[in-house]
Order: sequence, then C-alpha cells, then structure tokens
Amino acid sequence: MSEIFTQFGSSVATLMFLYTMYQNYFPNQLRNQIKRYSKKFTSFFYPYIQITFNEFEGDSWFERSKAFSSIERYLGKNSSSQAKRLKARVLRESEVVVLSMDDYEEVNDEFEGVKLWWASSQIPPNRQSISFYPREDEKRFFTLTFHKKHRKVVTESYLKHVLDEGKEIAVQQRQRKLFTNNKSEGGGYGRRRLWSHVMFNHPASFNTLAMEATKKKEIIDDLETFSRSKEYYGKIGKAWKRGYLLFGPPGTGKSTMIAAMANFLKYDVYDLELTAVKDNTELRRLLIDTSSKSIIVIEDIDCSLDLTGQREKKKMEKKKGDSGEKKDEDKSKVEKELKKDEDKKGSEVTLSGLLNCIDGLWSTCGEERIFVFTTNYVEKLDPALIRRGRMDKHIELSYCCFESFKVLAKNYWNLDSHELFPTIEKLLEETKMTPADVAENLMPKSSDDNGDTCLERLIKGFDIVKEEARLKAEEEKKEKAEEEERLKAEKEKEEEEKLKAEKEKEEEEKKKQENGVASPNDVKENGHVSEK
Ligand SMILES: Nc1ncnc2c1ncn2[C@@H]1O[C@H](COP(=O)(O)OP(=O)(O)OP(=O)(O)O)[C@@H](O)[C@H]1O
Ligand SMILES: [Mg+2]
Repeated sequence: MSEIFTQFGSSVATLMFLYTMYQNYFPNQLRNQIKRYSKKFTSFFYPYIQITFNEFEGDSWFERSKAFSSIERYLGKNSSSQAKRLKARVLRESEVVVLSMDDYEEVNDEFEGVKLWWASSQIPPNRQSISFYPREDEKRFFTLTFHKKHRKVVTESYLKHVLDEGKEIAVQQRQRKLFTNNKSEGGGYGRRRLWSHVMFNHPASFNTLAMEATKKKEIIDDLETFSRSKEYYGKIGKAWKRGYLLFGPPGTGKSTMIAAMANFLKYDVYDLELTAVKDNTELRRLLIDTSSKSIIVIEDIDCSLDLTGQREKKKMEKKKGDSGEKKDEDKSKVEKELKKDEDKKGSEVTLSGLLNCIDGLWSTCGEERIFVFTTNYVEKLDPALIRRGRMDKHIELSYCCFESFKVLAKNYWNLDSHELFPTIEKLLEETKMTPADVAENLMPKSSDDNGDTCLERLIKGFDIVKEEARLKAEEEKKEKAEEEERLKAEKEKEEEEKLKAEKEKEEEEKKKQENGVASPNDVKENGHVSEK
C-alpha cells in the first residue's frame, strides 16, 4: 500500500514539474497553438454550440446593446417561473417592475421542439473599488447553448423570435407619450426640438366608448389587422400606414376615439398643430421625427388650413368687398372670419405639401403609423385629401343612439336595464343629443345622486336640448329670412339702378336728337349719317 502511495506521489510531483516547465519555458505562441488544438479536439467530441451576447459592444460603452436588452426582457418573461434568483428594476417613467434573471442563473427554453439553455454571467472586475457607475471591466453577458444539429433553426428563426418578442415586451412596458409640435420661430441657433411631450395617460378605451357594437367591432378588427400586417404591406408594396377620417358634430367622441385607439394599440400620439408649422419643409421634418408605432393626429382639419384652396379665397375676397357696404354687426363678423383666415396664412403649408406627407415618398419614413384627421364639416374638405388610400377609413360619429346610451349607462352607473330606458329610447329617436351631453347628465353632481336621479335628469335634459334646438331653428329661420330679404333688396336695387341707367340713356339720346345732333348709333362705318 505504501508503495502505491509512493508511486502516486512521485507521479503527481512529475506532473507538477512538467506543468511548471510548460508555464515557464514554452513560448507564448506555442502555448496558444496548443490551446487552439486542444479546443478543436474537445469540440470534436462536444456537440454543443455557444453564442455569447455582451451587454456593451464595441465602442458604445454608454449605450446598452439592443440585442442584450431584448434578450433580458424575453428571459425576464420566461424565466420568472424557472430561475430562483431574479433581479427587479423599476422603469423610471412607467413605474412598471421589470424582472430579469440574476447573474449566474440558468434557464431553459424550447422552440419548435428544439431545446436551448440560457445562462447569465459576468466577468468580475479586476480591482476592488467603490464606484457609482458600472465598472468598465465588469462585463455582463448571456450565453445561449444548443446542439449543433439545430444551428439553422437557432440562427435563422429562434434568435429573430427572441429579439422580436423582447422588442414587443418593451413596447408593452413603455410609458406612452403625447407629443405636440413646437411653434416654429425663425432665427434660433442650434437644433431646435421639434416636438414636446407629456406622458399619455388618457383612460379612454373601446369598452367605455359609446358606439354601436357592430361599428366598434369593425374598427377594432381593422386596427388589429393593420398592426399584424407588416409582411402583407411589404408584399403588396405599400407603406405600412393607415389613414382614418373621423367626422361628426362636436361632442360625439372623435377625440375620445383617438385616445381609445392609442390605448388599444399601445401607440404614442403626435398631435400635429398645422397652423404652427411654417412650411412644407418643416412639416416633412416633423414627420421624419416621429417614431414608429404612433398615431399622428390633425384635429379639426377644416380649420387648420385653407384646404378648399382658391374657391374659399374668392369667397372671402367677395366678402371683403361686400363688408364695406354692410351694417357694423355684419362687418365685424366678416372681419372675424378674415382674421381667422389671416391666422391660417401664418403657415405656408399647402394642401399638396400635406398630401405628399401622408401619401408621397416621405410617408414611408417610419412604419406602423396611423394618420387620423378629425372634422366637424366633412363636406368642406377637398376630395383629394380624403380619398381612399389617404384616408382609408371614414368613420362618422353621430348623435347618441339607444345602443350608445346603454354603453354610457353601464359605464356611469353599471345599469343594464331600468324602467326609464324605454322613455329615453323614445326621446333619443325624437331628439338629437350628443354623447357628450348624455354623459354630462349621467355624471353625479352630488353625493345624493344615483342612477335613478341621473336618468331623471337626463330626461329633463332632453327638454333643454329640444328648447335649444327650437331656438336655434328659429334663429336660422330668421337669419335665412333676413338673408333672403337682403338678397331681394339687393336685386331690387340692381333693377332700379338698371332702369335708371336706361332711362338716363334714353333721355340723353332724345336730347341729342332734339338738338339735331346724330346719335353715335346712327353713324355708319363709312361715316355717313343714316336716313331716317
Ligand atoms: N362616443 C362617446 N363615448 C363616450 N364618451 C363620449 C363620447 N362622445 C363624447 N363623449 C364624452 O364627451 C366628451 C367630449 O367628447 P370628445 O372630445 O371626444 O368630442 P369630439 O367629437 O372630439 O368634439 P369636438 O368636435 O368638439 O372636438 C368626452 O370627454 C367624453 O367624456
Ligand atoms: Mg375633439
């Protein structure tokens, strides 16, 4: 036994001696060669492949690798049930807690029947010191291990799947923003910020939007299909964007619907104020500066620009001419309209500039974008602006119907039915009331209010709306009668002046004949006086 120990001891000593000789006397180059061949030798028997994803790559020390962040999110979602140690991070803007697997944790994954292993590691810092910032020599990385026979599936499909899903999770977790364009002020130095933003926290959703169920479903389906159609748009050679035109009277839910759309798709919203845009070039710059997955909104498009072009201009010029002859009251009305027109002129954005941005070559900068225009007067818009392809879907938001009312009653008071519903249904058929008015009546105004009192108030509200409608109709009738009267007076005046002119002419001719002077009509081309 002691012999065996002696032999074992001397063999270990020999090995140690050889290793020390190898370390000390083999040149570096030779050592590297040996290392390379030994790795090749082991990989011949070791059937697995490893891919490493570093947190920071190349020169960009300050910017985390996008692939690393996507993998972290993907694994965070899939590893929370497997990993024993997780790291929690709270996103600054959204206050959402994001979990990711801690260092030296391992999780497995499966994709199309292929088994894969992920591990998170880090190269520890060389020196021990206290630092607020991440240490330069502290390198975190993920390692993906898989059998070499799955190389094709992993490199061609799995990695794309991981990165796409990671990106999608980021979209879901991000705090969305509401942007508005800054007014252009010439003469500034440096690069001006084109958009300002606040956090988008509008609570509207399609559940709370009062609208017929079929119409609502149609819009939801349309939005869903759009957001899933990246490949399809690419295949048919169309920019991945869609235009919606929302039209209807004030208070019918156009702005609310935009918020519901943004919440449904989890998009940012860019509220574009066209009158603050200097010219077409700036409009283009603004659009290039918008991100993908966003809704670009132009509210009250009929008021934003002189989109009816020359026709409108002529009408205003005529009004301007007329205003000289009008009563003071009328004059101020026309001047007000002219002032509004002047405001629009502060912007040199033209209809064709706008059309190019929605539909031209520039519209393809950025993808997955929805353009929404709203208006109270669809008939005022230029047909070129709202043709399909530009505004693909036209949605009319109208006065409250019984179905819409039921959505509001459910939202405001959790009412599915009530004895007053039939009365309200009848009143809604007879009277035009906007969802905004219905909502206002259903809002509790004191702690004593409940479903019954609010429905009763709504019924009374119909009387007010009816009375308002009656007064408005009367006023319109009066205005119409006054306009007719004015036109009649103008016509009579014109006729009178015409008659007067004719009479004067006749008298003049008569006078000339009496004085024996030939009238110019009596002079023939040859200069002779005609015989009468
Ligand atoms: N269809 C609707 N569903 C739910 N609430 C609505 C609806 N329409 C209007 N409202 C309520 O009325 C208010 C005003 O609606 P909103 O601002 O969406 O109207 P609008 O059509 O954009 O009006 P405007 O043409 O004046 O801009 C909203 O705050 C909302 O509470
Ligand atoms: Mg609105």
